[in-house]
Order: sequence, then C-alpha cells, then structure tokens
Amino acid sequence: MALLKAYTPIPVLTLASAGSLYITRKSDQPAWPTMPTLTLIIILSYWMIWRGWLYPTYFSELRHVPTVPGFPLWGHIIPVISEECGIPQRRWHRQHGPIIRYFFPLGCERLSVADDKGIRHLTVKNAYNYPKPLRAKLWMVRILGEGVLLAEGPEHANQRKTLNPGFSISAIRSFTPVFWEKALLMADLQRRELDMTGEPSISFEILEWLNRCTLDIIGVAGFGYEIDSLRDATLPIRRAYRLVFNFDLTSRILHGVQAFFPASKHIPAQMNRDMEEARDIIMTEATKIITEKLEEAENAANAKDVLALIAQENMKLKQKGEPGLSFETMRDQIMTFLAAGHDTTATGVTWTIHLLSIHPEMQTRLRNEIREHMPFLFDPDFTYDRSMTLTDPDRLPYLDNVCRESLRYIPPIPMTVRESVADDVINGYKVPARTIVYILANAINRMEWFWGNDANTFNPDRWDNLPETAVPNAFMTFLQGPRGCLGRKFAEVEMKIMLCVMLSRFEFRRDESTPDPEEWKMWRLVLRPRDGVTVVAKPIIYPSNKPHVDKSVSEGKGFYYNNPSGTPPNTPVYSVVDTPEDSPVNTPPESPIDTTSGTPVGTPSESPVNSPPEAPVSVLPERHVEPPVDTPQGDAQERNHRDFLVRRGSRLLANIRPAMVDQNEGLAWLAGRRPHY
Ligand code: HEM
Repeated sequence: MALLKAYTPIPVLTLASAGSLYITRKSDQPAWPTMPTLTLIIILSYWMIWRGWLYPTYFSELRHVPTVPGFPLWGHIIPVISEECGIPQRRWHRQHGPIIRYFFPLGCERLSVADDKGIRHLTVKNAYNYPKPLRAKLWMVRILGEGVLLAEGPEHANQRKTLNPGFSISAIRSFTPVFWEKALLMADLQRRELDMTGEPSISFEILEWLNRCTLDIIGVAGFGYEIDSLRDATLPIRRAYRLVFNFDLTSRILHGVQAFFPASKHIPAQMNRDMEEARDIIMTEATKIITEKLEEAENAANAKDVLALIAQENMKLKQKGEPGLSFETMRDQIMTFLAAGHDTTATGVTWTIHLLSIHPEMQTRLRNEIREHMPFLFDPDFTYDRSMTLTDPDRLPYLDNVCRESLRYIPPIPMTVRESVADDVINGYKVPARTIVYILANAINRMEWFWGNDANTFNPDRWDNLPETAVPNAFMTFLQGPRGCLGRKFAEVEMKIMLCVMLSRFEFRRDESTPDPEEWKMWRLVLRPRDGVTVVAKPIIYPSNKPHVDKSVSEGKGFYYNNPSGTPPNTPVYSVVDTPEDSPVNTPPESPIDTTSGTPVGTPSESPVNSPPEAPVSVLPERHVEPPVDTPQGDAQERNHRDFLVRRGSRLLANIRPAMVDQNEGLAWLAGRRPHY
C-alpha cells in the first residue's frame, strides 16, 4: 500500500517498467513500441484509477475527514484557481465544518483547518512538525532568500532568537521617527503632485506610493540605509518588486505551475526572465547594503536594527573562533526583510484606505479622532525632524479598531501552507506524514463560528464588543506561534502612523472610473488589488504657500513643510511627547496561558512582540500642557529636540504630554481589556 501511494514517480516508473518488461517477454512482442506503450498505460492507470479515485476514496487515512464533494481525479482545482485565494475554502468550511479535505488534480489531498484547537495545534503546540513544503520554499526562495522566513527547525529557532530584540517594543519605538518622517514625506510629495495639476483634487494609485514608502522605511529602520524610492520611483529595486507582482495571464499560469514543478523555472518564458531579473536586482541591493553598512553596524553599540543584530551575531561567532555567518546568509536575511517588511504593510494600508474610501462616515470619525489626539498634523506650519517624539498612535482606540478590522477583513497574506513531517493527530483525525495542510487567514478571519453572523461585514466597532468565541486564533492575519510574523508590532505601528498622516492630509473617496479593487484581488505572496487602488484625494489643509519638501529630508534631517528656503522655519512647533516606557499603555498585555504548553495562547513564547500593547478603550486619556520633563531614561531624543528649538529660536507653542494613565485607571483597563490579537 505504501508503495502504491508513493508520492515520488520513481517507484511507480520502476514498477511500471518492470511490469511492462514482464508482459512483453511473456507475450513475445517486440520491445519497441510495446514496452514504452505498456509502461505509459500502467502509469496512467495508476494515477487515474488508483491515485485519482480508489486510494483517496477508499484507502486514504484522511478519508474520514469531512470531504468536499467532487471527483478526486480532477479535484477542486477550478474554484481554487479561479476564485480569490481562500474564498472557496471559506464556503466549504461553512458547509462541512472546521476541518475539511479537498483535492487538487490526480487525487492530491489537501486539508484546511479553521478552528481554535486545530489552529493552535498546527501553529503553537506542534508547529515544527509542519514546515513549509519544499516546493513552496523553492518557489519563494528566489525572491525572499533563505532567511528566517524559510529556515526550519533548530536553524529557524536560532535565527529567530537572534532577530527578536530588533522587534521588541523599545526597538520599535526607536524606529517610529523613521515611520513619521517617511509618511510625512510621502504625503508632501503627493501634495506637490496635486499642486502641480492645479486641480482641487487628484486621483492617486496608492499601492505604489505606499510600497515606496514602506520600502524606504524598512531600508532605514532595518538596515540604516536610505533607499529613497519615494523620491525616485524608477529605482531598480522598485522595478524588481513590480516584476514579481506582474499579473498577466501567462505569469499567473507559470507561477501556479512552478509551485508544483520548480524545474519549470528554466522554461524560456518572459515571466522566468522577469523573475531572474528581479532576483538579480534584489540580490545586488542586498549585497550593496551589506557591503556599505556592515562595518558601521558592527560598531553601533546599541543599535537594534536587523543589520546590527546580524552584525553582532557575526562578531559573537568570530569571537568564539568560529568562521562567522557566510556572506550569503547575511545577504539572504536582508532579502527576506526587504520583501517581508514592505509589501505586506503597504498592501494592508492600501486596503484600509480603500475600505475607508467606501465608508466615508468611518473615515470622518477616524479623522476626528486623529485631529483630537494629534492636532499638530493638521497645522500647516507643522515641521518634523527625527529628534521629535510624537504621540503614540497606539493611544487612538478607533484607529486601533479600524486597523484590526481591515487586517481581519482583507488579510494581506491570505494563506500559509505546511506539510507534516511525521504522523500526527489533529482534532481526532489522523494526519499522516507528508500531508499538505492549509491555514487560510482569508477563510478563518471571516468564519461565523468565531465572529458571529456579521463576520462578512467590515465593522471596526466589533472590536469594542467581541463575542467570546472571537479567540486569538480567529485572527490569522499574522499567523501565531513560533512561526508567526516577527514584524507584527513593527507593521502595526507603521500602518497606524501612515494612516494618521494620510488621513490628516487628504480626504479619500473611491475613484468610480476604475474597477472595484475588491473584485480583482490577486494572490502572489500577498493578496493585492490587481490594478492597485485608485482613490480621489482632496487635501484637508491649504497652507498659504505650496508645500515644499526640503532635500534635507533624504539626509535624515527633517521634514519641512511650507518652507521653500530649506531651512527650518521659525514657526511654532508642536512637540507631542510620548508616554514613558513603564506606562501601562506600552506594556504588552499578557495572553491567556495555554495550560498544555505553558506558553501564552497564540503567542510565540520567545517573542514579546506578537502582543501589541493596547490603548485604554473606554476612557480617552486627558491631555494637558506641561513643560518638557526629563524622563528617567534620560530621554536624549527629547533633549535634542529642545536644543533644536532653542537653536532655531522657535517659540514652543505647546508641549503636549498626554496625561499618563494613572495607576488605577491603568489597572482597570488592563483587567477589563479585550482579547489580544
Ligand atoms: C501588515 C503587515 C504584515 C502581515 C500581514 C504579515 C504577515 C505575516 C505572516 C502571515 C507570516 C507567516 C508566513 C508563513 O510562515 O507562511 C509572516 C512572517 C514573517 N513576517 Fe510578517 N507580516 C507583515 C509585516 C511584516 C513586517 C513589517 C516585517 C518586518 C519588518 C515582517 C517580517 C516577517 C518575518 C521575518 C516573518 C518570518 C517569521 C518566521 O518564520 O519566523 N512582517 N508575516
């Protein structure tokens, strides 16, 4: 039986050849063409009758799993490839329950798991029994490199441990000035584009803008490296990612084929040439980053960016007398972060802007909240430089709700695929080794048994009043467990800051002359709108002069608005000071403990960052004006900022410190907080 269900064609081919040789000899027929013909007939019968019908129907160990009706020979490939990724499974789960079996052609069995217990088993309890299938890895490695995303087992655990400090709350706080600066630069450049048209509003394709913005952010925050694609959209690195996401029909077909037959990457097709070109460009950029920045990173004592962590790991190994990390390992890690760290967040923000553009009342409500907490963003004279510390975006409850809901409703990574290494049991069903299992965020995030009857509705307010069934594993956007997204908190803060800036600068409505992006969601690593998202953007503020982006922005010196001279203007500057490190707002709340594994449910035990801090939901913190104070941490940033103000002779208009949530209030919301996603 084991031989007959063998997955590799070699035993089948050997058996078929031996069989045909035997028949040829017995029947006294000439070897040619009898033997090859017979071999072919035996192989076809094996695949069509045994693998495509008898085995999955009557013999497979998975036959007891609720199965989607259909004939295994051709399986359910048509809905799977013709519909949006995850939609057919969403439907099948509704019909057949939380664990289902369906087929790819020739009786290839697939499982999809969509209940709390099953997901926890796959992602937390027995996560290392479910690595990514080799085929999927071979397909992704060309663009992502062999970094932490594709490493497995102890190698993965080790890499993750090395990289974890780069994604701690304090590290992310140190990156926020970069988020602000790049988001403000993007808005300023968009505004300049609008002003050049002389029209009162402009149609933007925002996915491309956001991709450039997030690419520049990961460049600086991850590697201390200015990519500056916001200023130059034609940079080869952006072209590389555009090539990867080419959605013409042949590319789509070939990408599909490659997921199963990696050797098809050698077919001389345009898509393969594009992928090779993209890979070359990305590798060249990653090589440039290492060459230019590694030495600097090695000497940056307290830096926590990805490159500094790689450099420190490298030095540690060398001090132990080991050869250190190979150049390829370091380069691949950079490739992983370049890809994983930019397209995902850009897609998430794009979908959020789209959803807000079709729900204007939510957009207005969110803008009002941003105005209330961050009035400086609406001040035409506001200027920014990296030494300023602005309001923590985690303090805006409705913003938090909108982001969570948008990421639930359209998860940028709609699915992940795994293959069991050893026999296992999920929810009482035996899962033999080499079974392909899917975790489909785009199905799970909308299951009624988690979210209630309105699971299919975009409703940010649900997060204020979640049903008890909405457990952490109901939200699979970032996955969970030791293979969950390492950059989750990074992405959440980045996303919020980009939204604050964009919504304070523009009012967005859908451009009705373009196709509905929700109807054309295409999946290639991320679930993106095929033609991007085009929105009509109308500016919120009209300063007396035209906005001006000073070249010093790209040199890391700051964002100067409305100031053609390029020198920081002598105008009021708001300094909105963040809460100190020890404030409950910045403390990651605990997750419920999984009694079996002893780890927080749905949270990788070694990663503090999968638990975003939550803002108080019921009581908005009061704000009052107070003079700048030195925090116990000796907030150098704040001191620099004060020096900056003195140097420029600027009048400090307001230094707003959001009222610290007092001890009791903090405890109250910690006790009554909502489940943590
Ligand atoms: C909204 C934005 C994002 C989403 C939805 C997202 C989602 C995910 C998901 C679903 C995975 C698991 C993939 C799999 O194993 O199949 C993942 C892994 C990962 N993500 Fe993210 N991600 C986002 C942003 C980021 C950012 C900004 C970074 C880095 C700065 C990042 C770094 C990573 C890394 C390194 C992994 C691999 C983790 C591991 O295998 O241990 N992600 N992400």
